[in-house]
Amino acid sequence: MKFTKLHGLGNDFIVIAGEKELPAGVDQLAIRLCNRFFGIGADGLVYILPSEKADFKMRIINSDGSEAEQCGNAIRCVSKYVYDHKLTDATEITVETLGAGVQKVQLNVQEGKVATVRVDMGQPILQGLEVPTTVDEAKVINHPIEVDGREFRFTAVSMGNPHCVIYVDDAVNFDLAVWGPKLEVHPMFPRKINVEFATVKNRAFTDMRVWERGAGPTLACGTGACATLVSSVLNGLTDRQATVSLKGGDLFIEWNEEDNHVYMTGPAEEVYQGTLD
Ligand SMILES: N[C@@H](CCC[C@H](N)C(=O)O)C(=O)O
Repeated sequence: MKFTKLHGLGNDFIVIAGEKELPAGVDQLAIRLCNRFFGIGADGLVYILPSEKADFKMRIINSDGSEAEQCGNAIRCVSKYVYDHKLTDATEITVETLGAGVQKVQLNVQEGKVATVRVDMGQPILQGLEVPTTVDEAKVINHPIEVDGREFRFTAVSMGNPHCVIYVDDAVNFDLAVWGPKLEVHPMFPRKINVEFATVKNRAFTDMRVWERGAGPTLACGTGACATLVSSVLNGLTDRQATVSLKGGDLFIEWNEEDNHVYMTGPAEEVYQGTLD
């Protein structure tokens, strides 16, 4: 089996193309292959499959074997893969996702290879039960949540996958490993949650660190960056266009007022190709 390792700002994936559908036991395969000591090592296993609704279909399995509905960094990696490996010569493509529908992607090609990718990530879902959270409100903004006697306040946003954004004084040095896993499985989040800790530096720049559902602390999260921007607008903290700065680098995010869609722009890189017995 041939695979290619790609990453978006250090959020890394084992990408497999050429299959018609997900293989049986893909959850166990993801756990084995994503293991950084006994496998290839990655945050997720990504399949590029044929689609009846779009140019390509993407499925992403987290490193713990759970399937995610959507992944912003993976969709940029998939887009780079299909162009650089000549599965398409179009610079505008569509990619079907499990939980966020068909997404439109624009490829910025430099010297014959994709350098950056702009993705229409669709409309954010804000209704509390749909994110899902246990809070039955039209928008869940700055809502209290208690973990081990400490109170946080979160804003809930789904980009196809669920996120809670929490503002802290210093996201860069925040103790992610202590609070991230506890919030991920908090009973207020019936399908677990991706947790973003954010510090707004000014109206166009936010630091963010992420604890991902099913993958733990990753260097970047595309949907998490989108959720952070949406949350910051809802909380009146930033403008509708801002840079979200992650451990692995920066993403530029826009929440367009006219169509209510969120647009994400950032890089994708191929690291190597390999063969699995
Ligand atoms: N890293 C991703 C999100 C991957 C899925 C996530 N862990 C989940 O379970 O929802 C991104 O770049 O968006």
